[in-house]
Amino acid sequence: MVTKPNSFKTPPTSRGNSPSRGNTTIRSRSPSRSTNNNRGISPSKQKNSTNPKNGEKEPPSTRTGRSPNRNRTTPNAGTQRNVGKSPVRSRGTSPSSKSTASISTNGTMGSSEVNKRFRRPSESGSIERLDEDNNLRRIITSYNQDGDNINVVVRVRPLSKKEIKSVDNNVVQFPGNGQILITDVPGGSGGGLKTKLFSYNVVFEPAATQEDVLQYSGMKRLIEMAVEGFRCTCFCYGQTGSGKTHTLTGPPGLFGLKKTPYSDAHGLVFRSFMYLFQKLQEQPDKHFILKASYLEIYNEKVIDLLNPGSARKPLAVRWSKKARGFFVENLFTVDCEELDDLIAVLEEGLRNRSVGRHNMNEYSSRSHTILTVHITSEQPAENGVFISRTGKINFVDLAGSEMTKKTQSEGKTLEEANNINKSLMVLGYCISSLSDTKKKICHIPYRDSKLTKLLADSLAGNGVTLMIACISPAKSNLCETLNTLRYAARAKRIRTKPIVVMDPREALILSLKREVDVLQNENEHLRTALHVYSTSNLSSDDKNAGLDNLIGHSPPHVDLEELAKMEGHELVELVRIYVKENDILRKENVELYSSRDILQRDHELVCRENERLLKKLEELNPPPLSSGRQTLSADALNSIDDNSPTTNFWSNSDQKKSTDTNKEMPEFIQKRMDKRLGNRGKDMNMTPRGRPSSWDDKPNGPKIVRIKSSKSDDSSGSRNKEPTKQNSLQSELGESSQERRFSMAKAKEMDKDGVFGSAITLTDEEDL
Ligand SMILES: Nc1ncnc2c1ncn2[C@@H]1O[C@H](COP(=O)(O)OP(=O)(O)OP(=O)(O)O)[C@@H](O)[C@H]1O
Repeated sequence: MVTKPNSFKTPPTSRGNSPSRGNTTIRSRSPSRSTNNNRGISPSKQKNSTNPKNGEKEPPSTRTGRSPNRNRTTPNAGTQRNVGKSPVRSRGTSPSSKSTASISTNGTMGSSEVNKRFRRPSESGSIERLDEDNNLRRIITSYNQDGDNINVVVRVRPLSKKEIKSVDNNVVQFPGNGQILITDVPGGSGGGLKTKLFSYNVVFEPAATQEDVLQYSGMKRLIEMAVEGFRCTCFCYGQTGSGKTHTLTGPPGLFGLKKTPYSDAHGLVFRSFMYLFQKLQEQPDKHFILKASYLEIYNEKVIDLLNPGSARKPLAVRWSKKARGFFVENLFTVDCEELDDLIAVLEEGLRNRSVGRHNMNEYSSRSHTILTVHITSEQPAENGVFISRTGKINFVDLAGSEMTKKTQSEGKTLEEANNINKSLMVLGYCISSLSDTKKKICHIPYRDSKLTKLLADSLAGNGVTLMIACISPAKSNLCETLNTLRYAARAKRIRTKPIVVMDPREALILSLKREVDVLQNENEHLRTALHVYSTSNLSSDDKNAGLDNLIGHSPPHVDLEELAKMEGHELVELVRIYVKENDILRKENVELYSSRDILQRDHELVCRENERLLKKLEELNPPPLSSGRQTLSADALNSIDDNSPTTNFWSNSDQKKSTDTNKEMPEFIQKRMDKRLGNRGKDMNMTPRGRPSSWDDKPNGPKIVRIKSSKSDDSSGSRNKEPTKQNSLQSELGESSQERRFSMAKAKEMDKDGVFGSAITLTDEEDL
């Protein structure tokens, strides 16, 4: 019977199901590979090998042959077999060449988003399965807690034969919901024993299989994120003999035993590779480039497991300013086009790895190993540009902490143990410091060991991390088990800030796109603010309509700065508006000049007529006339009340007399004057701009100024000494004709009739 799991969707129906191959097309490995004396990936992959020192290609026969020699490149040559388009880091280049482009963009996922994606639904649950004896056994419990950043799972291995034999009691219990209860812990009340409860995201009980770990640890999601461009790390932590190597790569000798290529015993790395290729095949629109490297830290020295060399010359760990991270100088990277290539890398590394034996483990890892798969994806984007992202996944198999008394290490093994313990201690400090949420800023001792230098980014940088804490259930390992569980609990509190690692080109494109969007919005606002009619989206008719609408109005005011920001078609439109307005103004200017000429002529004629009439008057009506005939200024004239009886064309000291005199004017003169006045009254009904000319009838309207000749009786009179209204007008027309607008059309008409009245309608420009 299988109980229904709460949180896991598809529990395995039987124990030890084989790794799912999915849709991945996997070539079966050639048998010759596992027996390859050269220890390379395969004979067929000896092509393109290059000498790591000088970058020149080596013939296969001259290779020393310990490392997979496919696609190898030298640090300085920078040549790689071209699998893709983007430059790929070759051995010896700093990680900056690939990962400096860790630019946080809009596409960057925040921690909470990563948490959501990294975890399965946040529920508690368990999976139970029938064992060989038909007993129902629970294999996994889980409790996903919000806010965790490093996903921590615990795997408890079964008791070993040796432990069973020696009746080494089981001190680990599983209350469920991702909890582990440790019994028999010293320090209880009255010197007795107590229990300790720990809680994690997922707990794999001893019956859990290798496939269970892949399915439920979150490893699959980690791989998916690496494909998306995140830097991901899975590391196994725990005491010696707790099952780290077993979890990651399987039992010892798995690859060298000519077993079936796909075994139940295969560990997480092998299964992850298969899942990775499955994922890559699901995205045919993208072009992927895979590269792998494999190193070990042995006695604080970094050794390239893909090219250890006979002297196992250590590589330097350096700080990259550009990438703001540590990197291993001259580390080999191998192009991996197929799953087999990755598996070959794994095999090669395991072969070259330092393994020793001690009292607690026949095949004890004497070094920490880091197997890295770099995943570069290239996706075609707009305008023939490729968008590239580079994620990576690190598989870190730590050497186990050792109690040298228990392992009975001596000599070389003891030295190894000391180095292992020292680096693990630094790792412990780093985890403690990072998990201490009270201390906001504190020193993290990454530099104290090569291991922590290389794991710095995974622990607290921009990566996503899965920690698999491996423990033994035996009472004899109680102390180390408690230590491991404590570290695992601390690691759970560490916060990282995962980001997508992007190619600089992609970052540039994204930033330009953002800029264009911002500018487009800004221009739209400016256009609205400036009332500039955008014709970009209109038909030609609409454009004309838009232009006509604009021409009726004043052209928009545009600052130089704003002008610089305008687009071409807007500038053209603006120029058209100004040209049209300019034409209108020029025509008006010509009309104004011709009006001025007409008025000047009119004025002369009026003056002449006036003189003639005066002469006639003098002849008919000899003195006494006043000697100083009053000449009115424009102001004075304006102040004259039209209804006033004093309003007249004539200014005479004796007004009454003058009026009487008018009555006494000869009839022909009177007729002529009446005619002139009548014509004027008829013709001046409307101004050329359509305004009634009867402003003089309105109390607040502009006055009709009646201008009389300023000629005095004395020929040397005031005309030359004092500017008259007409002279003022002339100078006004000449000097500032553009500031005044006149009723030139009516003036022309008057001219046509041959009657030039002395009344001229003056209007201020603002009144037009
Ligand atoms: N889950 C498991 N199921 C069955 N056997 C296991 C399991 N975990 C570990 N073992 C066995 O226990 C032994 C020790 O495991 P392993 O070598 O993986 O430990 P380790 O933690 O890597 O030790 P070290 O740190 O010394 O390398 C191996 O023989 C391994 O096959």
